[in-house]
Amino acid sequence: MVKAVVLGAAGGIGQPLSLLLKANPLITGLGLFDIVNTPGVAADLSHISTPAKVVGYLPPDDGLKKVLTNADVVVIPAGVPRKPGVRISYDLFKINAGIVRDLATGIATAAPKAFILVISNPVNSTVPIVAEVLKKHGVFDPKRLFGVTTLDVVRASTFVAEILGDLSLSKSVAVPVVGGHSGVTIVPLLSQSSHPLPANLTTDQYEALVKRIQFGGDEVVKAKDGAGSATLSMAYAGAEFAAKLIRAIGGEKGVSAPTFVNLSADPSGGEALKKELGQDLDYFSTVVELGPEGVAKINTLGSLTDAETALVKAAIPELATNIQTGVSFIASPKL
Ligand SMILES: NC(=O)C1=CN([C@@H]2O[C@H](COP(=O)(O)OP(=O)(O)OC[C@H]3O[C@@H](n4cnc5c(N)ncnc54)[C@H](O)[C@@H]3O)[C@@H](O)[C@H]2O)C=CC1
Ligand SMILES: O=C([O-])CC(=O)C(=O)O
Repeated sequence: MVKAVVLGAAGGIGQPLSLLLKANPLITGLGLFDIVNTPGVAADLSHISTPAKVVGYLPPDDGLKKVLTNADVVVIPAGVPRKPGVRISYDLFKINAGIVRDLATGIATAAPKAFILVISNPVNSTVPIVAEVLKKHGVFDPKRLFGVTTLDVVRASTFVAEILGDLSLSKSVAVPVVGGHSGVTIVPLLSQSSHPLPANLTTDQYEALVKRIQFGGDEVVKAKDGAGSATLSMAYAGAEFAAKLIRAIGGEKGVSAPTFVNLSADPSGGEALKKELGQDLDYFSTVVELGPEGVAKINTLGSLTDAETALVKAAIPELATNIQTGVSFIASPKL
């Protein structure tokens, strides 16, 4: 029995994500919450012939508390998306930080043991916000909090398969994408791809591939031309990550995925990774082994090329600032 809850369920990501979760046979309950339209989305999904019983709530009458009651997995795609010219880490933060803080407060009181999957941008800051709220309520378990960076992994698989000239490979191509989730903080470790890049790939082609993975979001924002950012590919990625986690908490062994986590979730406190990074970061995205408690082990980066080492180095200052921005937002006495 797994109850999944989507906060922001009526949005561009929320609706297709809820559809994909409804299609997951391991999910037996699906709770939808948004400030608009959830009764309609829930009624629509409830006619699909899969096990999950669907309920939809709005804020009045304690809707957030009701939807979160008995939640096992809570996915958060609530918040505003980008338009052309808008920066993830600054412009979106101003609005989404407060939304995520309030939803995290609801989780801390109504579902303190739930696994929390944060999609709302900027992920590098919203994950620390959720952690700080949970800490304030004395219910923070770092093993249960995840920033969803799966879209970067999905893009890397697709773009590598394209370069290999065979899109049918994209489901099996696995590229660890580490760091964070915005621009230069996104670091694809292409040397560790399950399917090696063509030997004749030039440096220019390699650099263009790295850039495309780092700025894949821009490609979609530009093409949507004012109508928002990635929603369908994000819903796919979010559902993939949720499905992996649900399999792992159900006892399946050998499940792992890159995800943005608090390094204290690792049994060793993430010391080996911090040593590799040469920096005492509290959060980083890397391949995480998942288990019944959530994070079972946070993997180190392994062997990197010189180019990858440079990318990791370039990611750290922005990542550190983004993390601190999230932490400070909750620490601020003005709130
Ligand atoms: N982690 C990732 O890889 C990605 C993250 N995103 C982020 O996901 C977020 C959502 O994007 P979209 O679905 O395209 O936006 P959207 O505007 O289509 O949907 C957002 C939904 O959140 C709802 N919402 C706003 N305040 C709320 C609150 N307090 N409680 C509950 N629901 C609330 C809105 O009513 C709306 O239905 C954005 O921040 C976007 O940047 C987008 C793509 C990829
Ligand atoms: O770029 C954006 O605004 C949305 C996002 O996170 C992505 O597409 O990876």
